[in-house]
Amino acid sequence: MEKTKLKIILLGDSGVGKTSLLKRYNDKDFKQLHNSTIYVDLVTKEICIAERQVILQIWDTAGQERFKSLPSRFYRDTDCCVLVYDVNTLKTFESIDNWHDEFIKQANPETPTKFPFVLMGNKTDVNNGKPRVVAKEIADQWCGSKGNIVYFETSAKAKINVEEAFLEIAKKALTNERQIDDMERYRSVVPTIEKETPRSRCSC
Ligand SMILES: Nc1nc2c(ncn2[C@@H]2O[C@H](COP(=O)(O)OP(=O)(O)OP(=O)(O)O)[C@@H](O)[C@H]2O)c(=O)[nH]1
Repeated sequence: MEKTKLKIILLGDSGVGKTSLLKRYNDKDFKQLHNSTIYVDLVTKEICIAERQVILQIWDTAGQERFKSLPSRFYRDTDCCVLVYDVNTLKTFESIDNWHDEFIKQANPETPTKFPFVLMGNKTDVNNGKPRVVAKEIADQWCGSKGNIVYFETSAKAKINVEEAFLEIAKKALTNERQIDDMERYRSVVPTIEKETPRSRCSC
């Protein structure tokens, strides 16, 4: 059985928790310390989904303005774009439109209205006794206005909905699947991958 490579990109303002969500998903770990991502980081994870062995290449991007100048080719061939905001900070939700439009502009997908996005409202564990800054209904409304984008409310800290969200992200990405036979292209994205990727059976 051939492995399918899926390219996933996380976008969102600095500090919303992109790295923490990915760390929670990949390492089952959470750290309170905030070290801003510089340009991009890559995490690869092999999972079994819909009886397929897939390799998720998850690109964690920097939310800081000064690292925003990633070239268009970085966005190309993405299979799912994950937009992350902090449910306690309005500005991060207001930025989601820009991140969405920037992705469409840079990645230039064939059918932008059908491209798989997932929205994550993170830090739902934070409770200062005040009402939520961005209500779920507002986020749902935004998702509806963009062609029914799937929405998850998550907490990397309290481990809420992280596994579920990434499973859905993988499923969405699978709709844009490609087979790993373009080894040249694959190695250029994942330089550390071994020369021959074994074709393996799905063991799940
Ligand atoms: N309470 C709470 N804090 C979180 C959560 N997720 C992340 N944080 C904290 O928020 C801060 C920023 O998290 P990061 O994961 O570094 O944010 P980022 O979006 O990757 O930031 P950039 O790399 O600058 O783009 C850190 O102090 C995290 O510990 C969460 O679910 N709940």
